Amino acid sequence: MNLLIKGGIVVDPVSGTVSEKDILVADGKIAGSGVGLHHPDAQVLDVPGKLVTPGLVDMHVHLREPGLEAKETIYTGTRAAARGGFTAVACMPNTRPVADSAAVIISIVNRAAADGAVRVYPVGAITNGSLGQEMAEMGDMKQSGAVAFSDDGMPVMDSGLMRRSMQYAKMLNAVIISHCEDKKLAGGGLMHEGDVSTMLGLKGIPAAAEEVMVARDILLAEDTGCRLHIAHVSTAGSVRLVREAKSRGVRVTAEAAPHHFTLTDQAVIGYDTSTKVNPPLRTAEDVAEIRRGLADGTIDVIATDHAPHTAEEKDVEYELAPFGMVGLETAVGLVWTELVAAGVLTLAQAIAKMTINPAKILGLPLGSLGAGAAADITIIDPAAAWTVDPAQFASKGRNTPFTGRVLHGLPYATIVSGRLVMREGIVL
Ligand SMILES: NC(=O)N[C@@H](CC(=O)O)C(=O)O
Repeated sequence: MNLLIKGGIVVDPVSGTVSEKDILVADGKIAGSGVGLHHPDAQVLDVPGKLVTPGLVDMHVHLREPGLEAKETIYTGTRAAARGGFTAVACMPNTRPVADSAAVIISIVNRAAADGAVRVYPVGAITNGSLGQEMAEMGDMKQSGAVAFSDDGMPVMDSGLMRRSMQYAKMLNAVIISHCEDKKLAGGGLMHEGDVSTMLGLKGIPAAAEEVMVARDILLAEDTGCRLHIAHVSTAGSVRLVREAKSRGVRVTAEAAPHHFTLTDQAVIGYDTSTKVNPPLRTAEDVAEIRRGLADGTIDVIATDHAPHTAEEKDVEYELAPFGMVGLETAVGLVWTELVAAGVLTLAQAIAKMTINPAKILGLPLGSLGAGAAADITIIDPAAAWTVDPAQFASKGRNTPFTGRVLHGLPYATIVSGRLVMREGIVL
């Protein structure tokens, strides 16, 4: 099957160029691009005015399968990804059982092959059960398809164990993704520690709970030579630590989630439990520094930390609700509205942080529209204005604080390996 994508504005994050041209897809690969392409028997997709980008890659997603299928499944989570314009997702290991063995990694890979609408790349746990006690079989997991290692949500508090894990990961040329949180400093807090937490009477999580661990892990990455990726950076101090480490040549990269460059702790006023997220929503100064970090390249990646929970779990007092919000189906709208239209990032910069940059960090051959590359393509309507309505989500999770918000920029089509998997919001 051949596909001719005609008249779109092609964004090439590798060269940083944006230009109007056609793209021809044949046998699941990019066959070529240029102006005024023709092909006798290709299906034509006419997309004047729309953005044509490499398939978006979300390197931080919770698909919840195996074991937590009431929240999300690989079937529903990958359909949410397709609706959000993502052609590939990396899924975090905090499932039941935890993805800490080759057996679980293989079961996720197999389930994704059977049920997945988009590509799924499992992240393996650093420690058995993510309990921070002993190192998991990272080598076995890597051979079985794990693309990175993380104890996301359950940070490795034992610095000696983290150092040995980094030494081992370095031997495997694997990246460690660190959820930076000192659990003792976080102290069971529910939201950012500051004026708003004081006013609301909710226990706070200080910025230092994150920054102490960012600093520790940077020092350990420097010590071991391991590649380190800092997940969901939420504070100005973390951005500064990563910036300084990069300037010294430490092999560190970082990501930010849309909610952390969009919302502040003010969103918690009203006690909407969908604003309860880990790390928490911080202050306007933090948001400003994250935007600066995105603009100057300190933050390489935009990733959603899509964390679906059931309505029953979230429909409780703020204190009792689990941390997490969904993100796959609002990410493109938030990036376009808050970063590109707002002039924080150029279009090519924003797309690089959602394509080639995460692909490089995970070592995946994705993120480019070059001839011969897999035809993973995202088409975005930048002119569309739309209102966030969780009832429309393909995700089982409806826990978003963005309900009712008007966004600009809507994924129009998602193409995986040359196959249309989503068009105009409908997963095919
Ligand atoms: N990010 C979140 O708020 N929640 C994550 C776990 C975590 O990282 O704490 C989840 O799995 O629900």
